[in-house]
Amino acid sequence: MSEPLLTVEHLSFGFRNRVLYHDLSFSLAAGSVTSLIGANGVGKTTLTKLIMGQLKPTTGRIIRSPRLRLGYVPQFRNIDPEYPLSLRSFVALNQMQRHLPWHSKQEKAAVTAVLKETGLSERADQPLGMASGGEKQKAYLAQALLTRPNFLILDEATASLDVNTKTELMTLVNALNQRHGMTVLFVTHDLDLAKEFTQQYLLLTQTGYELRPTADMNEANMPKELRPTVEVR
Ligand SMILES: Nc1ncnc2c1ncn2[C@@H]1O[C@H](COP(=O)(O)OP(=O)(O)OP(=O)(O)O)[C@@H](O)[C@H]1O
Repeated sequence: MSEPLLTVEHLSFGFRNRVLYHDLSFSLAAGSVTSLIGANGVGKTTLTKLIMGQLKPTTGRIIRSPRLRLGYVPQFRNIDPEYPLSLRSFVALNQMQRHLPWHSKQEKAAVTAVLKETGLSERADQPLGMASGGEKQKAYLAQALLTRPNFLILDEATASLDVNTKTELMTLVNALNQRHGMTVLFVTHDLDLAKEFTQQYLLLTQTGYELRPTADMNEANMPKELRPTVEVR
């Protein structure tokens, strides 16, 4: 296994009198693809905030490799059909450290490259508001890629997309992993997606955690609300 990009050591964290994790330790190797699963409210988003440095551990520590460059893709939110920016301009919003009020040639080339990488080139000049759900989510992904991350956090990025669109987005994420060795942490409630598109899963529960290969996942042992619904006839 290659060196870890991220190591969590004996992490404890909670809000007021509710402890979310106690003595959580794991590391994520460069190039690994991990799903972060657990019941509602167990602390998945909070863990991503700790990883991104937006929250500080109560005890323990989070060691970030000097090579770590984080990118974040938020949960899918629909965008107003009247939203005026094109996909290209929306993606370029992530070029925040500009010294000039216009985009340089290199900046424009970087936007064109991430649009191509995410399969959005042909739609680039259409208004984002008119794009499909999958295209909108790919635009968020392209925006995150613009900062040249080597570790992508997808926070329920496929929730509320239809099955084909979820699959398409995760296929794209896996291609980024294959092509660039992108490390991925995919927060999800969807065990099928976790099994199909991630190598290992980090399950958070109220009493502990486990990090295992998805090939060893036993759905019967998963928290009830994560198990696929079985239709009762
Ligand atoms: N800023 C905050 N102050 C106090 N409590 C918080 C804060 N942020 C989150 N919480 C609580 O911490 C717990 C974990 O929240 P978190 O959003 O990390 O869970 P989650 O596993 O991502 O849930 P979901 O699957 O529903 O998105 C929840 O009970 C939540 O209400």
